[in-house]
Amino acid sequence: MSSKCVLGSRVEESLVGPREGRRRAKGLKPKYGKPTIRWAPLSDRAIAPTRVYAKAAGYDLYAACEQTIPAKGRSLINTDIQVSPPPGAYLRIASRSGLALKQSIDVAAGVIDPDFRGNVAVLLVNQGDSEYKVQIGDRIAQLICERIWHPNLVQWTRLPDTSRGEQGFGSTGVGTIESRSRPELGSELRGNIEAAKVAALDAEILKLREELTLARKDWEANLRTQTEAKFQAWKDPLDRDNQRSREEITAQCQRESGKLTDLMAQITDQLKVVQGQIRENEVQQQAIQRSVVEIKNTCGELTNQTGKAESWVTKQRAQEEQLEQHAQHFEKVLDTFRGIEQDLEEVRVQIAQVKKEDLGDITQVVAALAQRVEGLESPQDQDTGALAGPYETPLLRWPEDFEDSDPPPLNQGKKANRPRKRY
Ligand SMILES: O=c1ccn([C@H]2C[C@H](O)[C@@H](COP(=O)(O)OP(=O)(O)OP(=O)(O)O)O2)c(=O)[nH]1
Repeated sequence: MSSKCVLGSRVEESLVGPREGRRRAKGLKPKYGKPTIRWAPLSDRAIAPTRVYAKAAGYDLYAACEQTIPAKGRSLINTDIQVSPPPGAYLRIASRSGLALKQSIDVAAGVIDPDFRGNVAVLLVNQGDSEYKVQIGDRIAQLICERIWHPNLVQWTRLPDTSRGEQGFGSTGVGTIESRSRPELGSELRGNIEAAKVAALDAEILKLREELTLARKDWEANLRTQTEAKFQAWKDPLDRDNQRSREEITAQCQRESGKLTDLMAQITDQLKVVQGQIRENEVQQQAIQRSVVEIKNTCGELTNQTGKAESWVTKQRAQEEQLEQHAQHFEKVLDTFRGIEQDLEEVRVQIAQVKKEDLGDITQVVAALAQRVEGLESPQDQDTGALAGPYETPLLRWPEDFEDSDPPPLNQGKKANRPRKRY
């Protein structure tokens, strides 16, 4: 009982989602309603999927277009509906057994992914020998809601061995399960009948296989032809479009190329102008560089000359100072000379005033003085008569030494006693 509940809850969980599944497992009232397949019509030819019996596994799907399926061929029939399964489920299109049995119409492909929102199309395969016409509103297949499991995909280096191993594809024999299931041999007759039946079935299967192979070849050839025709029908307008696009693109390219050529010509002209300007600039730059060199040289010379001039000015200043000193000195000398000149002038005046007789007196005085000088002798020792010592010329002082004579009155007046300047 409990395991049934768990299984049930898991099934439900996969359909309603984990949270709702847990709610229901706990016996709580379902929050959401029954799991739902949502569908929507894509045109007015769409018909809702239906179930004739309430417990039927699938919902019948209806054709939304007319189409003829050739014998041994297949066609895709649109239903003009889109569908969405409940969470954790997907939808699968399966054959209707009636069509399969009576018309040999099977369904191929058939998996509708939960996130697919396109027009649900049914791929019908006509296994019969005559074409089959599908009309709008025909029930052509059934839609079944199935759970999806998304288990982890884990890679192993090698899977564990089993008793079957690699045996398959009829390895147990075709229709030979009697070897295992057959009861212990009953009567011989019964065995023979069974063997005959098996042999007949084997032969029929072989025949069917051959037919199937032939049918498959025909079907493949047919399909190839149809595919090629479809491809051609698809390719021709595409080629035309391509050709048109190519021509438009070529024309566009030519126009752009013309514009580009004009642009290039303009750019070339501008480039020439710019190159001419660059050349002029280079010439001007060279001239400026030469000027700069000249200015630098001139500056160097000026600096030298400035140095020289400064040293010259310094020397000049020193010389000027010397000259100033000399000038001051000469000024003093000149003052002196002026004094001397005044004195001389006075002397000259005095001399002019001196009378000739005074000169005669002076001459006499000088002469008398000379006689006195000549008459001076070195004193002798009274006993030996030798000279007492070297003779020294007496220092004559004016006017004491000349008191006994009559000295000329050279300096008369106030100025005679003025002290003489000494330099
Ligand atoms: O009979 C079918 C099969 C598929 N589909 C839609 C629904 C599905 O979700 C989608 C893709 O189908 P599938 O995954 O089986 O085809 P595929 O060849 O793997 O295509 P894709 O690469 O788009 O997944 O085509 C139908 O309408 N009808």
